[in-house]
Amino acid sequence: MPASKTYGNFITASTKMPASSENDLDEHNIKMNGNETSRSVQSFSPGVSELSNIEAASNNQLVYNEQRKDSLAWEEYFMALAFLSAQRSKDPCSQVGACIVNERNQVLSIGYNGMPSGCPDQDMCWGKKDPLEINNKYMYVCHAELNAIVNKNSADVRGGRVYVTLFPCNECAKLIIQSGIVEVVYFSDKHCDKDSTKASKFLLNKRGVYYRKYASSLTQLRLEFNFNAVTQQTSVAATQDAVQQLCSDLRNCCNVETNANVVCSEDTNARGLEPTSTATTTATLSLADPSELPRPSGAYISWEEYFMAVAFLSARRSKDPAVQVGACLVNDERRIVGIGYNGLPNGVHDALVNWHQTDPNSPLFKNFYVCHAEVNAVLNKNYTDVRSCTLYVTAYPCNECVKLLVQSGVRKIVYFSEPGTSDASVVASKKIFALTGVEIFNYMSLGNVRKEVKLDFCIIDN
Ligand SMILES: O=c1ccn([C@H]2C[C@H](O)[C@@H](COP(=O)(O)O)O2)c(=O)[nH]1
Repeated sequence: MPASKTYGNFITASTKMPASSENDLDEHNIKMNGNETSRSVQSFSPGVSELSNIEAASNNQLVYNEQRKDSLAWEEYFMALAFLSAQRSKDPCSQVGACIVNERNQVLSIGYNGMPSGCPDQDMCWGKKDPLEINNKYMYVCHAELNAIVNKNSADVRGGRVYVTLFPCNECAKLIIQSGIVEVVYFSDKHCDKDSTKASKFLLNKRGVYYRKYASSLTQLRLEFNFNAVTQQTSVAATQDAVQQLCSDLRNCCNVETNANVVCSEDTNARGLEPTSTATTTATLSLADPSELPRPSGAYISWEEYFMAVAFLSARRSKDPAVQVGACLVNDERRIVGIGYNGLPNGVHDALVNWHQTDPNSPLFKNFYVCHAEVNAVLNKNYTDVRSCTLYVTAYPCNECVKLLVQSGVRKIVYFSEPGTSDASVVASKKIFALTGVEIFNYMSLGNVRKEVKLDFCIIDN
C-alpha cells in the first residue's frame, strides 16, 4: 500500500489523488496473470465536473477552486460501500461485500454474504469444520456478488463494474460473466492460491472481463453520524463497541464452554438439518463455539444503521466545503434504490461555482447551483419507482425537498440532524408531512442505534 496520512487512528480521504485524476485509473496498462495487458479507456467518464482546474483556467473560465478537497473519489466511495455492506453479514468468519455501479457511476446494487432470504439465520449452519460437507455453511450461504446481482435496482447490470472486498470465486465469476459485468475491482486476493480463484481468473480472462486491484491508499474510514462527533459520543456507541469486542474475542477462542448448551439428537446440528442416521440417543452438544453461529446482534450493523451509514458515506462525496449531506432511498424489500449527495447539476464543473458565496443576493450564491442530496437520490434511481420508499438522510430535508419527496411517493423519512431553525419553511414542511401522512423520525429516536461506523478495508485479510 502506498503511504497514507492518518487522522487519529484513521486515514483521511485527503490523502487521495486530486479529483482531476480520478479517471486516471481508466488509462493505464495493467498486469494480468503475468501478461502486460493494454486496456482501452472505458466509458466511466466522471464527466465535465472532473476536468482539472488547470484545464478550466486555460479555457479562460472563472476558476474559484474552492470546492472541498477531501471528498471521496469514486473508487474509494464504491469500495467503502462494499465494505460497509459487508458489515451487515452474519457470517461469523468472513464478512464480504460487493457494490455494482454503471458507466455513469450510479450504484446499481449492493450485496453481502448471507443465508438465502427467508431461511432463518439461527436454523442454518455457519461453521466450516464439520467433516460432513452438508453441515457446513458453504452449501447454503449466498455470496456477496450473487446477492448484489440479484438485488439490482435496474433492469440489468450489463456493462457494469463490480467492487468486491474479496476476489470473486469461480461460481461468482460465472454470475459476473453471465450478467454482463465488464470489470471487477477487488480489495483482497487472499485466496489467490485456491483453485476456485484460479478458475475464476481463468474464466474472467477468457471472457475478457477486466479485473484489477483497488488502487487508492484509502483503507480506513470513520463514518461519524454527527457534525461534531468528538464531543457528542454517546454511551450507545460505546456499548456497541464493547459488544463488537466481545464478539471478536469470542470468535477468537473456539470451544469455550458456556452455559449455552442444548440437548439434541446427536446426528443433527440443532439447526434444522435432517438427521443423517436414525440414531435416537441424545447427547449434549455445545453451541458455545461462536464460529458455528451467526454473529449475534451488535456484531453486525442493523438495517437502520446500515442505511444511515450509506447516507453518511455518500455525503463524503460532496464537494461542498461547508455542508456534506447524503441521502439513501430504500424500498419495502430493504433494497437501496437511490443514493445522492449535494452537488452540482451533471455537467457543471465543480471548480466553476463559488462554494463560499453565501449571499443570497448574489447571482453566485452557491445554493442557486447545488442540487440537494434528496433530489439526487430520487433522480439517481434507475428504473425503480420510489413510491412507498423510506428515505434516510443526514440532515432534516428542506421545504423544497419535502415537496419533491411527498410527490414522489416517499412514505417515511429518517433524518439525522435537526433543522437549524424552526422558521416558517420547517413549520410548513411538518404541516405537509402531517397532511400527507408521511412519517418522519429522528434517527436517534429509533433507540440503540450506533452513531459511528468504522470501515477497515484490511479486515478481510485478517
Ligand atoms: O467470492 C466469494 C467468496 C466467498 N464469499 C463468502 C462465503 C462465505 O460466507 C465467506 C467465506 O468464509 P470463510 O470462513 O472465510 O471461508 O465469504 C463471498 O461472499 N464471495
